[in-house]
Amino acid sequence: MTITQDNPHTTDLCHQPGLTRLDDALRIAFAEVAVSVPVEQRPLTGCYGAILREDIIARVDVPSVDNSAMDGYALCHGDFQKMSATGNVDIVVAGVSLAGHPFAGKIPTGQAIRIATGAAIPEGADCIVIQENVTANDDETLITLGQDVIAKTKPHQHIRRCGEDVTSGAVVLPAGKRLRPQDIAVAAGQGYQTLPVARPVSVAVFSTGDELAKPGDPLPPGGIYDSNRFAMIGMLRAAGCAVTDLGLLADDFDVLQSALADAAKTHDVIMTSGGVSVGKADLLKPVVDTLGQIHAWKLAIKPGKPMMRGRIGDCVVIGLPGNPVSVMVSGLLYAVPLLLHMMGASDAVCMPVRLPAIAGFDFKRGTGRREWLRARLEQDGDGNCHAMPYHSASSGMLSSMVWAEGLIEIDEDCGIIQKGDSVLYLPFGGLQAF
Ligand SMILES: Nc1nc2c(c(=O)[nH]1)N[C@H]1C(S)=C(S)[C@@H](COP(=O)(O)OP(=O)(O)OC[C@H]3O[C@@H](n4cnc5c(N)ncnc54)[C@H](O)[C@@H]3O)O[C@H]1N2
Ligand code: MOO
Repeated sequence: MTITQDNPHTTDLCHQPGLTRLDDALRIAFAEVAVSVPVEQRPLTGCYGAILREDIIARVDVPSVDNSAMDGYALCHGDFQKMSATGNVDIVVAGVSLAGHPFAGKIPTGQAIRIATGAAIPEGADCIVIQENVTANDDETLITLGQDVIAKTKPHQHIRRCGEDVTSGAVVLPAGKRLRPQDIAVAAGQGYQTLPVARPVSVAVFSTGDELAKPGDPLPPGGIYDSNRFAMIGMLRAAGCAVTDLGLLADDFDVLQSALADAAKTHDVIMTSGGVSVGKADLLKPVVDTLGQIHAWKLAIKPGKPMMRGRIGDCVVIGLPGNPVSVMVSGLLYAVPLLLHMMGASDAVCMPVRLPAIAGFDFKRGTGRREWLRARLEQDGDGNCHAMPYHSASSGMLSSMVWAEGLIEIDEDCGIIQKGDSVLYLPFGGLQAF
């Protein structure tokens, strides 16, 4: 497969010095931008997707007592092993232990207790025989164990030990985690009603460009509908940010200056698309330079190179490039990790999942930038996963992101990839903003 570039007839001019590698850019950004949003105690059902800000310590053992993993009969292994010498064994059922209603007292020697899943193991019992493996009389006061069942029964079988899941005093959820349903369920299992999580970072979102029209408005000749704002808002919401949609801004210095100055007063972050390259109408940099400071511009990444980070007062400004794939790639791999960092996410949480896959393509172009190809995995007959790139690497082709299910990552220093080589694949599901 041949992957076409934006313009295959031109030489790529991006081996320029002055581009910062992504890893360095993120390291610098994490050092320069503080974990700034405050902690709030939030009820559990409001915590899905939030960043946990303190370690959560187990308050109770889970299970709180030894209990049964199956419905059946609790017995003392040694008792019926002795009795089985003569063949099948009849055992008297001395009582019942149900979840929430334990059997009070000790099992009489040589007898059994009817037991339900989750019920406490009665004193004197050390194994459970499931009800399918015994014959019981009608009122379940007597059971018969066959010799084959007795031979297979082991001490401690089907018993869940006190504290084997969670031990009181242990850290069940570490600070910096992004909370998933199972994390919140574990906190509930420990009796927590609220959790200390980050207040969502507030992000004001603008698209910039004179060519842009709002979906629903008539499209002027040569105009295009604004799609980037919808990609940005979706990624930000999925990453757990509180988003204010501030619409479209014209390529006009005064318009941009006034809108950014206002938004900076009431938001932690401003995110924009477009106007960060070197063209005449690319005014975002001079505007941020006038209102505040520019801290980073131009990354050694493809797509997304002209990405800009700056500050207006206390507000962080992230200027993403206008090309629709660039806005998403630089958003997913630079902006979202930085926003998660601001909310106190651990470094591991901020980073995408990178999986090894087999290259299903040849690639011969070292740009000196880290590059992502829009991709899908295809399985061969032996179950091996081959990463297949989209036929075009153009950053203007948004439909490629609809086709794709992930990204192939090509290292800055990589020159040639041949079919069958190992490559890294970033499934969209392993990015925090999908
Ligand atoms: N001489 C150079 N030209 C360009 C360079 C360069 O290094 N030297 N870099 C190129 C790269 S790479 C990118 S990416 C773009 C980014 O430029 P801008 O951030 O200034 O973006 P715009 O020029 O405003 O727009 C680029 C492209 O994207 C379309 N666009 C913009 N906003 C939206 C939107 N909200 N929804 C949909 N599409 C949008 C816009 O119409 C343009 O086609 O610069 C290269 N140029
Ligand atoms: O290729 Mo540019 O790097 O983002 O479109």
